[in-house]
Amino acid sequence: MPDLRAPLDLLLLPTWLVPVEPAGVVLREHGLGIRDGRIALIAPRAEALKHPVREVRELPGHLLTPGLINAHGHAAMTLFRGLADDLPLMSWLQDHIWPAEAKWVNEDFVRDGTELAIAEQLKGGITCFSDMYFFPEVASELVHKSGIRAQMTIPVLDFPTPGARDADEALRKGLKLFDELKLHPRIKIAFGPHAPYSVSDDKLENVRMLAEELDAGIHMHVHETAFEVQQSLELHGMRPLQRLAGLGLLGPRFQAVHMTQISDEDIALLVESNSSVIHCPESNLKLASGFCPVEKLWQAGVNVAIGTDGAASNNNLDLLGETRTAALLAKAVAGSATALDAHSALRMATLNGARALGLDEQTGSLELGKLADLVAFDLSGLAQQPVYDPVSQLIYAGSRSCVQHLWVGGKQLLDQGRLTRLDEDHIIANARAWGARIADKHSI
Ligand SMILES: CSC[C@H]1O[C@@H](n2cnc3c(O)ncnc32)[C@H](O)[C@@H]1O
Ligand SMILES: [Zn+2]
Repeated sequence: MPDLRAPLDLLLLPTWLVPVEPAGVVLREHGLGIRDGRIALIAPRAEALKHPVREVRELPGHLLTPGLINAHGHAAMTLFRGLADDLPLMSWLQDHIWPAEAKWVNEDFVRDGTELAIAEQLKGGITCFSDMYFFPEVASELVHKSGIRAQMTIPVLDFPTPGARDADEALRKGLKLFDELKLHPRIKIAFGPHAPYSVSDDKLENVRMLAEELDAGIHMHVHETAFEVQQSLELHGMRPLQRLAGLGLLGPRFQAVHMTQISDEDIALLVESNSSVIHCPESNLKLASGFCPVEKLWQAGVNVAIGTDGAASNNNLDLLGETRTAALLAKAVAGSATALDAHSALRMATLNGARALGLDEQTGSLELGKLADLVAFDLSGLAQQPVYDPVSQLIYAGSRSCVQHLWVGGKQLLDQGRLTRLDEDHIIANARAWGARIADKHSI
């Protein structure tokens, strides 16, 4: 039992505090206290100041929220940012990205690309991300070093990939990583079968068995395009989600990324299995993949989280911008301006992300006992005036430049917009060197 009278390590005093749970609440002039990396106090300012505390941080004009959770991405693909633009998914993937990955992706690429992605995400208010890429053992080293939180997935595809000759080898290496990191305080391992069109039934059955045995998540691109659904009907006589349901993959641990094509039967499958959907609106828009009917899913009770996808299809890892796009697009798709209001959009970018990744008992909202994964946005700038509702200002008028401070498990990883553990100049130099090498050898 924590000693509730023991001194707090840090007391934050923002102008506004939005806990996300309970929904819609905005607390003015409240303090949030941190002890041993967890939220130990939320109280009106005057009351909070009565507690013994080692450090007090005044945050005038700031909004304190749970850290943003980027529930889908391919971190190291930052080094392919802008390599192949303005293409539809299958041509982008088969004619450009997969050949580039076969040529360039190795441990060094993943190390430098993941560090760039983590730095970009921390500077954008993201405290936790999900990664689906090759050499997850190397990417995990960067998660460890940087202090961020992550779900790292074991990539599973039917064909040889960088780092694994086949799916069996990828799974073997993944299980070793699972074992090595099972006690890591910030890394959670899940399975990442790439997509219904790139993983056969027998490999999906292996994934299901292992995920069940290890109580691990299953994270997969599903129903990204109409072409994917059509191809599955021709090859398997059923829609991809139906096929996955038949193989036993759906359930609370299942994370269906994209879901731009959704029938009423698909919604029923998602609801009855309690699966999550991860919405990546900007990648879907850029690749012209389709539109995920977020409001319809939300109304049906499906947990919808949000992701940027990789920087090669977005082309940034800006979850706040992605959340604005999601809110605007949800209204257009639903034909209703009331769809996905700003508070619901923030919930999607925080607590729903935590729930999708199976982390909602630990993070995603500002509640006593939860980990202190927090971000402070400075809303005192010109473009955010005047402030009627700080959440509206953040989602509709805010940007990454408002992100000032960020903590993961109570450790400050961003202070006045500066990274505390990563060397930004070094990361930029590495990325430029990769860019020069790739541009030189790659016929674009
Ligand atoms: C399993 S490793 C990741 C694999 O996925 C590719 N990828 C990146 N973005 C997408 C997307 O939107 N749909 C499908 N596949 C994608 C990435 O290039 C890797 O090969
Ligand atoms: Zn993706």
